[in-house]
Amino acid sequence: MAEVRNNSSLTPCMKDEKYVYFHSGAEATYREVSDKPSSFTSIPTIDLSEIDSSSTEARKHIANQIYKACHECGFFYIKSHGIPEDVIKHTLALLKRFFALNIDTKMDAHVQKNPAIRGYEPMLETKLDPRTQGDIKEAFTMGDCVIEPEQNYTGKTGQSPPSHITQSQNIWPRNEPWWREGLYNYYNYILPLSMKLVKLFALAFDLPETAFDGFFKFPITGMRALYYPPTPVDKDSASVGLGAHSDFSWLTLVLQDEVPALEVLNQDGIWIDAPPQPNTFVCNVGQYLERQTNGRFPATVHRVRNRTGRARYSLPFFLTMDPDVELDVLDCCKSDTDPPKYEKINVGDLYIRRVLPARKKHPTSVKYCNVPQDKWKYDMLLR
Ligand SMILES: O=C(O)CCC(=O)C(=O)O
Ligand SMILES: [Fe+2]
Repeated sequence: MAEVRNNSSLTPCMKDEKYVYFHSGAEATYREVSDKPSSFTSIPTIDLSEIDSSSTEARKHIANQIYKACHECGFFYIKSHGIPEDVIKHTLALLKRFFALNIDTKMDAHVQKNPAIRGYEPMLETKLDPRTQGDIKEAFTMGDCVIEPEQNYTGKTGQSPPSHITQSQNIWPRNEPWWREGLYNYYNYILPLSMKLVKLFALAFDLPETAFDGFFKFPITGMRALYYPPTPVDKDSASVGLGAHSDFSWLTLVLQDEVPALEVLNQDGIWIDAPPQPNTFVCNVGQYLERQTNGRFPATVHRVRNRTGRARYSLPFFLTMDPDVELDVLDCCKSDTDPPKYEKINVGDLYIRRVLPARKKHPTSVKYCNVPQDKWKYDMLLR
């Protein structure tokens, strides 16, 4: 395993390639980069055509492949997942149309206007790697919301939305209804697919397939449309679309267009390409699943560098658990010889502790900057 260090032993100005910086939450982290023979050298592909099979054996066969991929790599592609090709095509076309809008229209839904840190982020708004000028991308994020009718809170939970939530957690540009409509069309395909995967993950641990369903009654989600403009091909290596990071989710499903740019860091510190494969999604383990499995499934570090000279679009969907879940290491992932590495933690509280420190200038962060982090509550993101 490559060495991992925190920022007390290295400084962000280290610019050689011996250590890679990655963003995993509040604290900057580095790990060694080597050119030794590596662990995984490509990302496995898992065929989901039997996902709805009535044969437990067929489903277990997929679950076993998921276990192996998550344990060894933390990343895998899924194919034959059931989301129609034309939905994928239309969604990618939608992203192009949105990012081509004029800047004022997009800024109408600027992330700083929204307490839940959703909405539009212009170029260089984030900087996951402090040694860079910032992330060379534009983004638009939406996610779970109990009161937007497209998400059918009452149908899913059998309850009315909590009365203290009176405004949407999302922000949408005015006069562009097709954007909301198009994103929701995709959202209502990708969320159910991710929930089918939740069942396979339970099966992967030889648990009943419904074992995790109670954690995902109305889960925290994030869907992030991304546009990475072409960057000069000869630009120095510090220029990134998205700096190295591990995902702050339970599971992520990424729709990418045909332009290769995603790179995944293997256990030996070597960057492995995750090139586009038509009609697949790239799935990766996030920090919540890493905690739940006691590190057996690593939240693998990855980054985006668009050196193709072409524009790239992608749409990650981040699935986390319900904010009120008390997340503990699975019994089957701990033993006397492998004691829990993580303490039990409230999902929503951990979420806000990861989200706010990455957005120091956002009005919600400014508002609560004098409140100690251990007093931060998920509800601070709601209104
Ligand atoms: O654009 C991509 O392919 C991946 C984006 C990503 O890693 C993220 O948003 O967390
Ligand atoms: Fe990511």
